Amino acid sequence: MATAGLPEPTSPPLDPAGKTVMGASDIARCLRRMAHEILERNKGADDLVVLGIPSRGVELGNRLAAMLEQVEGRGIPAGSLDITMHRDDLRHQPTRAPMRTHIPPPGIDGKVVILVDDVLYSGRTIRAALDALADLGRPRAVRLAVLVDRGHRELPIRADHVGKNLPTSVSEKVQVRLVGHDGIDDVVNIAGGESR
Ligand SMILES: O=P(O)(O)OC[C@H]1O[C@H](OP(=O)(O)OP(=O)(O)O)[C@H](O)[C@@H]1O
Ligand SMILES: O=c1cc[nH]c(=O)[nH]1
Repeated sequence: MATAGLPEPTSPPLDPAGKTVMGASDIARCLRRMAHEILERNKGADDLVVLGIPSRGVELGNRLAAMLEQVEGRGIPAGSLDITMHRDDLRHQPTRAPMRTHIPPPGIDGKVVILVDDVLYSGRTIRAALDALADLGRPRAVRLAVLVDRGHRELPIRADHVGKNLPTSVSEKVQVRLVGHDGIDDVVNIAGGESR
């Protein structure tokens, strides 16, 4: 069931100054561990719904759901949650195109929603995701799984499941690339990316 539609592939430009901090096997290992953590915390897969945040969170969410399925031997609903209209910088960047929200058949009421994203930084994307979710139903619980937590939170938000804690400076940028979007799985830390 882990088959939420992926958005159109978009490949960020390669930055030769980037330092590779995770490779494909690291990413796979982190996702596998996170899947086990989620199952342990949830005492199994009952009521789990995995929702990835576009764009790369959707591919990661689908992979995580596939790993949950492998371990549990049953289908795990997976989908995507677009946050565009809930961003707090819409007034500054009004031209962002909305992406796909796909809530799988059981819906989210009473479920344990696992939000999935590639990078956690200021926390503003996740704040928007919680708003977007509230428009769609009332989960029993919402948990957050991110591949990379690079710190520098601006809001009181933390992840429940983290692939890798990556200390960074504000001037750096962490770029997650995934096969479905970029043709390669890795995480690159780019100096002087000025991400804020
Ligand atoms: O914690 P935050 O400060 O909100 O940063 C994290 C978000 O930034 C990136 O998304 P971006 O908005 O760059 O779009 P993308 O997913 O298309 O890369 C990343 O994919 C996270 O969703
Ligand atoms: O470094 C960053 C900051 C926000 N979002 C990213 O994807 N990377």
